[in-house]
Amino acid sequence: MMKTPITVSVTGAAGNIGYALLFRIASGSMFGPEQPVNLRLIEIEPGMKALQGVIMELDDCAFPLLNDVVATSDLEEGFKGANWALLVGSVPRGPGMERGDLLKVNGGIFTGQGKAIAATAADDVRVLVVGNPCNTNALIAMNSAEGVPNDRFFAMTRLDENRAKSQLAAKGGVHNSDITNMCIWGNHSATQYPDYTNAKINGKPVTETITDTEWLQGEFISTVQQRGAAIIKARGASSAASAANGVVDTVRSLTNPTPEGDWTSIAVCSDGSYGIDAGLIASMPIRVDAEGNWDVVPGVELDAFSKEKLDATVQELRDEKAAVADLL
Ligand SMILES: NC(=O)c1ccc[n+]([C@@H]2O[C@H](COP(=O)([O-])OP(=O)(O)OC[C@H]3O[C@@H](n4cnc5c(N)ncnc54)[C@H](O)[C@@H]3O)[C@@H](O)[C@H]2O)c1
Ligand SMILES: O=C(O)C[C@H](O)C(=O)O
Repeated sequence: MMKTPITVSVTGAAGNIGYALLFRIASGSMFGPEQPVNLRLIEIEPGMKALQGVIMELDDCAFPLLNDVVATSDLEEGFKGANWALLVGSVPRGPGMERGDLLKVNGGIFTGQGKAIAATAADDVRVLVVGNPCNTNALIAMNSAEGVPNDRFFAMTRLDENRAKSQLAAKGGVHNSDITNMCIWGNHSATQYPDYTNAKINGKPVTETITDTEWLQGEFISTVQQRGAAIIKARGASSAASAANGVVDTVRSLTNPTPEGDWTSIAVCSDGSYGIDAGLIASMPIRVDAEGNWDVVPGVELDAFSKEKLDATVQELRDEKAAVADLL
């Protein structure tokens, strides 16, 4: 008998990330090869024509796992019965902008979406915010979604984690899959802290393979922090395929047990761990147990360098929160 389909709502479905993401959800990359999915695709009116084209292409793939597709501009219709709400729709930054510059443009989108999720999504809904600045947009959505527990809201820093692994692998002459325990702390922004001090290469401290501390504390961190801007400069548009891949990886990590001893980076609602103000949406090391419950990994040691970096990114999250106080 067919498994009950999982319902996934995706906002900004006709955008660049949407175009790279929907086909991976429908093909089984996100929930596995035996899990059917319903897609509820949300776009603003001007995006509806392009969305119809994307749906024609979804049809033309004849995906065995794709059970139903709905396209709508109505938020309550779009989030109806959603087990997962992937909030991608929003304006990307252009060259020379910081992601925080988008707060005024995008912040308001997330109040209405939070309310609609609370009104019509499934009881077990989980919400992953991708639209930038994603941490603070997630904060806005969470505060607008009355009745939905705070631990269901996430913002995406997995792309940063993957970028950091790729940089370390290249420098260390090892494969990406040899890198574990890579944590991105704080904000998905230029202040994020990719923590090389706790990351491992083949189970040993990174510093045993990469002895160039100046590179680790300098170029490595700034390359990861600035990678989004570098892609915008090179491509003329913000990352889309790698961002969609980050969404797939994040949902897979939240729905499968974390390999023993490892962790993944996800921005979650802080409970005060590591001195991060409770209630901020901040990235930290997360693990998921066999029942699908997530936790902040306790006891990760932060040296003076790491603490200073963490303080800076948390301060930026406080500032962003203050800037959207009227939406909270
Ligand atoms: N967290 C991350 O790692 C990460 C990575 C890459 C991009 N992003 C962000 O993701 C967002 C989307 O990027 P993109 O490249 O797909 O942009 P895009 O401009 O190609 O697509 C955005 C889509 O969202 C739609 N949209 C706008 N407002 C909407 C609303 N209120 N409801 C529903 N849909 C709406 C637009 O019509 C458009 O189709 C941007 O904010 C970008 O900065 C985040
Ligand atoms: O950098 C951007 O604005 C897009 C995205 O957040 C990224 O990290 O690639």
